[in-house]
Amino acid sequence: MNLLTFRTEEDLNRAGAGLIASLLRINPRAVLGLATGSTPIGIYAELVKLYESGSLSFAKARSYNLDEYVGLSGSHPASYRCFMNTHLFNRVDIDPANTHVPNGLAVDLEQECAYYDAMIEDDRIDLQLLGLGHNGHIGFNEPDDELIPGTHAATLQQRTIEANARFFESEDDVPKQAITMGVAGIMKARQIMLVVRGESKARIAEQALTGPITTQCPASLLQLHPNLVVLMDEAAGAWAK
Ligand SMILES: N[C@@H]1[C@@H](O)[C@H](O)[C@@H](COP(=O)(O)O)O[C@@H]1O
Repeated sequence: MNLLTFRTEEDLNRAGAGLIASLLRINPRAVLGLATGSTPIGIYAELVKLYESGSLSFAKARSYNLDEYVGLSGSHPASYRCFMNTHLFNRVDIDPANTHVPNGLAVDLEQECAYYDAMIEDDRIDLQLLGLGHNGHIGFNEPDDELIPGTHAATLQQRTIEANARFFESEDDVPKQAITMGVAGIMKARQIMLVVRGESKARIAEQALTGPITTQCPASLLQLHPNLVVLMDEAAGAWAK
């Protein structure tokens, strides 16, 4: 595991975008695993800058997002499809047909999950970007006695609903379920970049990365990944010094 702590948000964003950009320059057809939430926004903004400067192209890249709320269409402002279009896809030259986000409106959720798993099985993810939930979740894999390996419809914990209410008009509007890649899908990525920001995540980051490996902290499984890089700001990574 490679633990990196950055003095400024700008340095962290540049490093995160730099890693993705280097991969795309070496392999323009790279498969990116992407994440939502407030954590990756600055990295996406840096990627857009690199694209606008002419030094980076996504024209041949493919992407798979970790998760999507059940019941939200891609045009709902709080959907993860809309988030990705707004922060990255509509601002770079990626082919929309090569961007994948689970379909939150799928009538048959099981079939949608199997379809998503078949795609990421065929199209192995080169670099998976991850944020960290306050309870140690990754994607929407919530702490539990058991974790589900494949893509599945997950029930969100109250703490996650509360944390994500800021993206909705009220807490009641937050969907109670989401389709998420499972922990096996995430662990299959060739490289994982976990990004953690802010003092409020310091304890869970330390627990996940130095504590016991347990399903009660899904991010702790990342300790088993052979190619994990963790980017933290000083507030989140004070313990790592
Ligand atoms: N499903 C997402 C996760 O993929 C994300 O990593 C997490 C942290 O969000 P934030 O980056 O806003 O703290 O929240 C959500 O629940």
